[in-house]
Amino acid sequence: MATEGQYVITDKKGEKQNVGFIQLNRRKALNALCDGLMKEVSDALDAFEKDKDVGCIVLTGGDKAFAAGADIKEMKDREFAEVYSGSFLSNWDRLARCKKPVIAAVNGYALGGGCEIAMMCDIIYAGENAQFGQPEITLGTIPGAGGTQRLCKAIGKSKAMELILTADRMTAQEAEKSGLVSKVFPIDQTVNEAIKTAEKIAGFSKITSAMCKEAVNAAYELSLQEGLHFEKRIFHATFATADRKEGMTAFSEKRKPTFTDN
Ligand SMILES: CC(C)(O)CC(=O)SCCNC(=O)CCNC(=O)[C@H](O)C(C)(C)COP(=O)(O)OP(=O)(O)OC[C@H]1O[C@@H](n2cnc3c(N)ncnc32)[C@H](O)[C@@H]1OP(=O)(O)O
Repeated sequence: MATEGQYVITDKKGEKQNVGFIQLNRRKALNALCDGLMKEVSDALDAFEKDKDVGCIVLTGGDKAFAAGADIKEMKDREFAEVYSGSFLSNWDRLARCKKPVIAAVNGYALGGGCEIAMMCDIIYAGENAQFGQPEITLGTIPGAGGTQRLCKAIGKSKAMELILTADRMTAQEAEKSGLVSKVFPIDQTVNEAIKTAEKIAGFSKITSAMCKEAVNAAYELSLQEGLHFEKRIFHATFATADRKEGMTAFSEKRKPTFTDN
């Protein structure tokens, strides 16, 4: 059953209720990411990470906006000493630290912090009206929740630099072409398609999907040699799991595997 917070709706979806669903629900402000909203997202992630049924999480917004960025009105009077000593925005990293796979289903604006939280997710599905951008330069600031780093890694330096220095936006189609987004859908199908994919992922072993995620994410941090070494270690570690044994045994016995997440 859906639970409605002040800024976020959470639910469990899919036939087996194994998809954690988080919808940003601050429509009038185009889902501007105020402190309260980000705290609710963080709490929802904590709950879904603890929930043994949940194998994948979908994060979405509304049809007009996934999120139009950090809440500018809340941010405008903050001073250096406050943001520095309070590590302003550091709690946003909760999304990037989630061990379970997260799919962003993006319709409409994904600007500034909206684009940055989409990039913290593992897969981005976009609706045909999606627009991605980092317009912080128009406000006299820079992307501060990973935009300068993750956008570069996702689409390369030249395109990232162009978006960040001009505040231009990228369409869903351009975002797909450049690899930021994995698929584009008609607006009314984006969320359902994300849930379908999330159900598929949640049907596999949760321990194996966490290992896949950790190994792929290492590609962002490590040199090729270090990454290959890390991957091999994780691959070897799958031999310590019951689900690896079950997966290979089921294949040999020509039956479907029953994973126990062990
Ligand atoms: C995280 C960091 C460090 O990287 C920093 C950031 O994220 S900074 C924020 C970056 N985002 C932006 O600069 C986008 C700001 N918004 C817009 O440019 C426009 O709202 C729009 C192009 C997304 C949509 O335009 P339009 O359809 O004309 O709608 P509006 O009337 O402008 O907006 C409706 C309503 O939402 C409020 N709103 C929109 N975005 C924000 C925001 N980021 N923070 C706070 N409030 C926002 C807007 O003020 C309107 O509300 P009212 O003023 O009418 O009550």
